[in-house]
Amino acid sequence: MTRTGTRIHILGIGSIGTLVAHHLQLSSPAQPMSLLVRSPNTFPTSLSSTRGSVKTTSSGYNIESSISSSPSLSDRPIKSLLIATKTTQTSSALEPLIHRLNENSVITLLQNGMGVYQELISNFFQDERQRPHFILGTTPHAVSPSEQKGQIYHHSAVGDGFIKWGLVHDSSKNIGETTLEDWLWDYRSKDAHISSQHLEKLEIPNGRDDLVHLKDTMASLLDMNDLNSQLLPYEDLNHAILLKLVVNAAVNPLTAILGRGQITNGKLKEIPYGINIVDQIVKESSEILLKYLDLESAVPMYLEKFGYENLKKIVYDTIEATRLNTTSMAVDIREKRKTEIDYINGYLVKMGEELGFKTDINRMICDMIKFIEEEQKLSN
Ligand SMILES: CC(C)(CO)C(=O)C(=O)O
Repeated sequence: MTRTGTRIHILGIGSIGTLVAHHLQLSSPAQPMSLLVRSPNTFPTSLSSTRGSVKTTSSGYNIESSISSSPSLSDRPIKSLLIATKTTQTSSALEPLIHRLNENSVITLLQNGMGVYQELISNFFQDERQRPHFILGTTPHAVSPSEQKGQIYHHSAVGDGFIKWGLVHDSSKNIGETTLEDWLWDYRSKDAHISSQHLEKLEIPNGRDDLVHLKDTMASLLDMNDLNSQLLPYEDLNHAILLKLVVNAAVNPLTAILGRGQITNGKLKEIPYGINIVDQIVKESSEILLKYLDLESAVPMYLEKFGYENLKKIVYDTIEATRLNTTSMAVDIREKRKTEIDYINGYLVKMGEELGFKTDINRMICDMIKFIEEEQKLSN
């Protein structure tokens, strides 16, 4: 489907970034897209993904430099930027591009963990008049890199997995009294399914070019049917991100600590000592989140969702579905890289502390991962 030409730039062409770039290009071939990479000269001009026994390839990307020291770094404004970097690298990766972003731009974040949005606001966009639109996303699609740059393995079976997106509320961007969420849903019930065709029919109010970029970006994101891409009201999206946070808090650091990158997720269930620790992390995380949601005055249905038994089921099901995977954090430890612990268990600790709540288990998990990180740094 042809859009009005809002070019989407993608920053962070790791496994998830490659998956999304590839599917955006396959589902919207006329969509202009740029991949922002450190070494444009050696980056392939096509991407491919192998799902089951089927390999698909996409091409037609502009390959641009993402680093400030490069003479080929363009100065043209970026209308839409999708960020799929590691949480730990987001601020430094974004810095050379900041002068190309403004209040008409759209930034889409698709990452594990939480806290990057707040970090970017505080580092770069404190003035809300110059703040871009922000879309946040979450996905359980399991992807791993192949030995070849630009090629990935997509482990989620066809039909499995989803990507959920939501628009961060920003009252300075309202259309008169109307919030952008109301505009996007066109006054329908918030349970209504929003398709790209629906978005394309929305009228852009005079003087609001920023909404052209927002609408185009969302329509392209929603066209990725193979990834089961959905737009949710922000409150629902926030709950989906919190559920994923608990999965990552319970699974990722344990596989990293207990296996140092050598065990797959399934081992946590096969060996009962593993699941005992999983349970303790889930229990404490559930208590923190229930307290948080109570303060946010969420409806009882959601409170049930974050109860210990339901969270345990979600975590166990994810371990089962990804039993042959190695978590991203275990791989980081194996490769002696900095992990995303501050944005996962560290985020839960911060949340708990702000609520005056006990966070001993998540804090101990953070300390263990940080111990390994330090020890690896010293022995390097
Ligand atoms: C779902 C899970 C735990 C799959 O490994 C993951 O998100 C990760 O590795 O970061």
